[in-house]
Amino acid sequence: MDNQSKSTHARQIILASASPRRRELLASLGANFVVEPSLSGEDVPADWEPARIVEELALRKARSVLARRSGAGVIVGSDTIVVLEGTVLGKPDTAQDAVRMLGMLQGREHLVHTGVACIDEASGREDVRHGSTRVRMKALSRRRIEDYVKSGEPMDKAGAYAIQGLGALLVDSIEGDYFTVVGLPLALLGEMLEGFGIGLMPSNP
Ligand SMILES: Cc1cn([C@H]2C[C@H](O)[C@@H](COP(=O)(O)OP(=O)(O)OP(=O)(O)O)O2)c(=O)[nH]c1=O
Repeated sequence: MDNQSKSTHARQIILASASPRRRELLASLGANFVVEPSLSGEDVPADWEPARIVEELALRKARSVLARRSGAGVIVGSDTIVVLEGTVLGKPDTAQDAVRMLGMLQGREHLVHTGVACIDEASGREDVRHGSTRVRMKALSRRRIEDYVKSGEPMDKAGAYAIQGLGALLVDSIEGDYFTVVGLPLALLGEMLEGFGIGLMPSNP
């Protein structure tokens, strides 16, 4: 879609993210937005529930951009983690780590949680929510996992796979919102933006 020109909402959205996926997803809605990557730490207490982790990290990302700006838009931050039976999997540190993560995930179900935070720059009002989607991965041989990791795709993805890429070949099924897995739950974000007076659906006269 030819996005940015079709946008009808006046207030600007600031996407607090360096993720090309998040940028593409937001662009697919025709939103009028700019990108400002965030600089925030990702350390959280080990006993936090997944939903709390992704909401907190999404909020930190949005707040870190708020601190550098003085505009009148709405800042959007987001964070994604994969959770397998209570174990949180972030992005792999090395190819070996990616092989380890995929070895854990193969043949089983896990949850992908994505937090979304919106902050109104003018008032400082915040809204933070999350989406969770269940993913079942196919049974994979060690060879198949190593071949996938060699593609390089897993390295900047939570849980070491990308459902929107070659990782689609590894997924058996999902239950819930696809965009939550890719890293930005679009319907949830749309609802939240409406709460800040930003409607993304073009309105006809
Ligand atoms: C499970 C899965 C994750 N991912 C990605 C989404 C996120 O970009 C990434 C998780 O890392 P995040 O820390 O959530 O985000 P990021 O560092 O990529 O970007 P930023 O903090 O600047 O917004 O994993 C996919 O692209 N596809 C998938 O199937």
